[in-house]
Amino acid sequence: MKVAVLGAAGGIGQALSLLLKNGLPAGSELALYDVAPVVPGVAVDLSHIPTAVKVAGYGKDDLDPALAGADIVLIPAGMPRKPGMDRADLFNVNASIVRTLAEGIVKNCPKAFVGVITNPVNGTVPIVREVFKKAGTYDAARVFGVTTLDVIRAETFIAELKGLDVSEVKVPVIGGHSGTTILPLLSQVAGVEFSDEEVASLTKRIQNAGTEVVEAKAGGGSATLSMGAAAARFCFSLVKGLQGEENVLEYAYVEGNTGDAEFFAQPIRLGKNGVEELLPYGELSAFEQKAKDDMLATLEKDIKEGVDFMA
Ligand SMILES: NC(=O)c1ccc[n+]([C@@H]2O[C@H](COP(=O)([O-])OP(=O)(O)OC[C@H]3O[C@@H](n4cnc5c(N)ncnc54)[C@H](O)[C@@H]3O)[C@@H](O)[C@H]2O)c1
Ligand SMILES: O=C(O)C[C@H](O)C(=O)O
Repeated sequence: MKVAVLGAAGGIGQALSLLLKNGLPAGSELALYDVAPVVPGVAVDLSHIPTAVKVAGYGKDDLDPALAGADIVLIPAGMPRKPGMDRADLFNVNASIVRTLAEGIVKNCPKAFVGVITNPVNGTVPIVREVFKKAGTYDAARVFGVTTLDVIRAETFIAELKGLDVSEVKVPVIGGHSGTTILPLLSQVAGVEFSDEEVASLTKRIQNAGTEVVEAKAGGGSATLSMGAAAARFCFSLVKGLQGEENVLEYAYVEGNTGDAEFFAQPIRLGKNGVEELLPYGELSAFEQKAKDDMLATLEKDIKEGVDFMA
């Protein structure tokens, strides 16, 4: 199993690479690519951890060898937000980074599973699709926008509020990955009752959690550690699916079948081919139905921005 992390010297890249070094199956290879000159050092640093995962660092001009033969590619490369910015403000800088990296994937490992972390996820995932389509190698079952951070935040906040064991809390989060496009389905959390006020305030907190971190870091970036944990969780699920484990369920932003928007975060069953099955997100409460209807225009606009960038 070879996993490539593109943007591996960044805040997310380093946290994620550490977790992968410690958690990938024995015999795996971890390829760390970044344009920052520190990346070989990150790889040397990680290589001193005694696990059976081989780490190699690749600098700016070595995207091809970093990607050659990769089974999974995770992309946290690009600029993070500062206070006062929306994720959409990152599009101009990050769109071309994602395009270049996706072109490298198409050239070197077109069958890899691609997990896109770079914001704005609502628009960068369509860019990856368009790059694959241009090359004639697009497979919707292999391209994912990583929205796991929204899921783990929802689990954490609900467990805190209700005094629950967080490992027992499962929360569906659908839609996209910015502001109101993030839609937690609190009506589907098993065994928990919420008042209307709790639904309104928890939904808002989950939607604004990224901004909560951006403001707390006061200009020093956005979520990196929790995102590293989220991306590692998603990657380990991809690995389990690849290894033939059954019933591996996750939520991710995919070109799916909900009929809501071209790309939409929904439940998926992972397997050897990536998305083995697109699952329905089930019944929505009146609050959730309205929130979904209200956000679709924003999500569609975000998706169109990515598609138009490649036109
Ligand atoms: N999907 C999510 O839930 C989620 C969560 C948090 C952050 N993000 C996004 O992830 C991205 C990275 O965040 P961060 O905090 O790690 O930023 P960071 O600035 O710490 O790291 C980004 C890294 O990308 C590298 N990079 C830039 N251009 C590159 C290129 N062409 N090829 C390879 N590497 C390149 C930089 O050198 C840097 O090391 C941001 O866009 C951020 O908004 C997404
Ligand atoms: O909020 C951000 O800009 C980063 C990320 O998308 C997050 O949700 O933390």
